[in-house]
Amino acid sequence: MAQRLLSPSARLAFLLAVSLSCAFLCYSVLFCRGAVVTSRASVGKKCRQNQNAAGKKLLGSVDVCASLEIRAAADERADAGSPPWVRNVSVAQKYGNKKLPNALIVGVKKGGTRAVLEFIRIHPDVRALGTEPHFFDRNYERGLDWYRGLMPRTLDGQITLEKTPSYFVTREAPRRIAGMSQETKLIVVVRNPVTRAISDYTQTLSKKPDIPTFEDLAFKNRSLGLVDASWTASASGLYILHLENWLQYFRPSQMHFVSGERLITDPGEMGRVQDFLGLKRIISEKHFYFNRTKGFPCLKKPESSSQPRCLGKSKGRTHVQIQQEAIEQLRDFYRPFNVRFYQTVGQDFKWD
Ligand SMILES: Nc1ncnc2c1ncn2[C@@H]1O[C@H](COP(=O)(O)OS(=O)(=O)O)[C@@H](OP(=O)(O)O)[C@H]1O
Repeated sequence: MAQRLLSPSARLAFLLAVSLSCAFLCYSVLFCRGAVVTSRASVGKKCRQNQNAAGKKLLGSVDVCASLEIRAAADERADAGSPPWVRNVSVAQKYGNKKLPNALIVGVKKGGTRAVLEFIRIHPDVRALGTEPHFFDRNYERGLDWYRGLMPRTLDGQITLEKTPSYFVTREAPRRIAGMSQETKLIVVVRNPVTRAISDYTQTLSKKPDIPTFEDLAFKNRSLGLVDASWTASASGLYILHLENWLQYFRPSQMHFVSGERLITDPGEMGRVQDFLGLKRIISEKHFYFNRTKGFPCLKKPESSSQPRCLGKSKGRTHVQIQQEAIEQLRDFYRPFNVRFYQTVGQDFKWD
């Protein structure tokens, strides 16, 4: 009919117009999709760079990075036909409320805090902020509404969690946290203070290669074995002194101590963390495998992902070699503080 009505040249023009429209449509679909993928990937890259550069402490990026991370996780899960509890998480991302944290991993730096956070957040009733907000030490002036705004959304029955390891040694942190809620649950991952100090130093050295040697920083007088307790890396390991500050504001039953050493050899340590948080024990040995190359437990490949999950390269660095004599001197220095710490928390961490 159209053939009969149109002249040959009009038919040609009609066909040309149809082909051009199709080509334009295909191009738009492909180009727009590409742009979304590219921009999300580049923001993700920026977040990772910022986190590496500033030790996860670049606060301007917290909102973007945290939400990006949550969104990426949600997308990944949605793509994979997730189990029901994971679908609840996605629902929470859209419909839940942002709440102030019920629980905090407050320390200690280099204790194994990232591992505890990454392990506990696979629990369906836990929603955790992936970055360190440093609210109770560096950003307190921004106010609780700002802090709440950083949190992931939760549904009823889910708990909100964040970790900032420097809280444990921050004088004002316990008072400020108690001011938010006296019912806040506090998790402290502790590790042999000597190994912790070496780990801390190794991390600093990786960023500032020109700093003095560990021995120069750790001792006021090496031959007398006089430790410089004013050096942050030494002072952070005096756990009992920091704990006494926390116990002025919180009951001992509100604090749970995770052994950083046991966490590596026995991820069953996570069972006690779940009990403390009042969660059903869902995370168990079954969720982990021991990665011999890394020397650490890693999360098994989740059904929704193509990769098993080990922590990044900044966890499990090879430590700088420290003279054995210096190590012994440091052990002697910490021993009486460790003993008082064991007595106060009612647990022997066996660091001697
Ligand atoms: N599963 C697993 N994978 C990797 N690393 C693990 C794990 N469990 C505990 N650890 C130990 O965690 C140490 C880093 O502690 P943190 O995460 O608290 O460090 S930080 O304060 O957040 O920088 C890190 O310290 P270093 O070995 O000194 O790098 C690890 O020994």
